[in-house]
Amino acid sequence: MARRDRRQSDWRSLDESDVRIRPGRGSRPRSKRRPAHADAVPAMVVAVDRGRWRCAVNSDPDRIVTAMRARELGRTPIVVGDRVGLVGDVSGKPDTLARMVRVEPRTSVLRRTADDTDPYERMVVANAEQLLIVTSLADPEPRTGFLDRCLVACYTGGLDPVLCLTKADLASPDPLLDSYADLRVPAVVTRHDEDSTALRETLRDRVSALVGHSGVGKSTLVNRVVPGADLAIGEVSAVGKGRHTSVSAVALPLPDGGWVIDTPGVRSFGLAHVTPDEVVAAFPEFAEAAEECPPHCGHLGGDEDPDCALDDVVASGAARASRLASLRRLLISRTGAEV
Ligand SMILES: Nc1nc2c(ncn2[C@@H]2O[C@H](COP(=O)(O)OP(=O)(O)OP(=O)(O)O)[C@@H](O)[C@H]2O)c(=O)[nH]1
Ligand SMILES: [Zn+2]
Repeated sequence: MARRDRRQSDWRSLDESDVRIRPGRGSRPRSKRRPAHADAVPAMVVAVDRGRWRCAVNSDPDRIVTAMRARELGRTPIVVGDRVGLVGDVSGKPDTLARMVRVEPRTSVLRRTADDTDPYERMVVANAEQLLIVTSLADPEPRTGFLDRCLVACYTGGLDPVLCLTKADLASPDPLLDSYADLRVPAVVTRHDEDSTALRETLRDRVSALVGHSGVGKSTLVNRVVPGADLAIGEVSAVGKGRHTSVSAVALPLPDGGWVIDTPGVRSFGLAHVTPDEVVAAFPEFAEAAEECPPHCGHLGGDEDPDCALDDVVASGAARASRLASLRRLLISRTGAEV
C-alpha cells in the first residue's frame, strides 16, 4: 500500500501516463456531474500529442475530432485506445476543439516501466484486445527475452498475446514455435513474398496493439494491412504543430474493421511493476498452489526459492514440468537484463 500511495503523489511529475485499470469505477455511485454530460458522444483516442487528443467519434475512422481534456478530469492519464466522452464542438472541422469529459474504465492496459529499476509504470495503450508481438525469424535473430517480457505484459495487463513471426522466407518458424508451445500462444507466420490473409484474419474487427524491435518488419506489416499507413501516421503525428515524427502510439483503422495500434516508441519492456504472483495468476494450474508458498516467494524453485510449492503441482501430476519451466522462464525474464 505504501508503494501505491507514493506512486499516486508522484504521478504529477510523469510525462508518460500512469497505468491503472480502474475496475471500481463502474460500480461507483455516479458523480453529480455525470448527468450534466449525458449528451457526451463516445469516442476512441487514436493519437496523443502534447495536451491534445485525436479521437474517432463512435470509433468511426472518418469522424476524427481533436479534443482537450476538461479541467474536471485533472491529470488522469489518457492514452491511445482509451474510450472517452466528448462534448462541445465534435464536428471535427479545422481549428475546432472538443472537450473530453469522461474516460471509461479500461478493459486492458499495456504498460511498462522505462527500465527495470524505474518504479513508475507507464501506460502505452488502453483497451487493446490483443498484442501482436512482432519478431523476425532471422535478420535480426529472434530475441526471446523481449518476447517473454511482452508475454508477461499481456498476462498482467489483460491482453491476448499473439506471436507474429516475420521473414519466414529466411528461416523456419518451427524451433521458436516449439519453444512456445507450452505457453499455448497463438502464432501467425508471415513473409513479404506471400499474401497476408492469416494476419488479416487475426486482426479483423479487433483492437490490436503491435510491438517489435527495429528491423523486424513491423512497418512492412502495418503498411500491408493498413493501406496508406505511412501517410496516416504522418497526419496524426502532426497534431501538435511542428512535430513530424510520432514516437507515441497511433491507432490506424483496418479496411475490414478493427484497429491496429502501432507503438513506434516502444522497443523494450521494463517490468519493475510486475510481481511474481501476478505472473503466476496467468497460469491457472499453478495459481492455487502459489498461495501455499512462503511469503515473498519468487516461485523460481531451486536454490532461489527452495520451498516453492509450484514444484509439488508437477510432482502430483497436475501440470507438466515443461509448463512450469515456461512459467519460470517468464519469471526470470521479469528480473533479467533488459533486452
Ligand atoms: N526477407 C524478408 N525481409 C523482410 C520481410 N519483411 C520486411 N523485410 C525487410 O526487413 C527490413 C526492415 O523492415 P521494416 O518493415 O522497415 O522493419 P521495422 O520493424 O518497421 O523497423 P523500423 O522501421 O526500424 O521500426 C526491410 O529491409 C524490409 O524490406 C520479410 O518477410 N522477409
Ligand atoms: Zn513459489
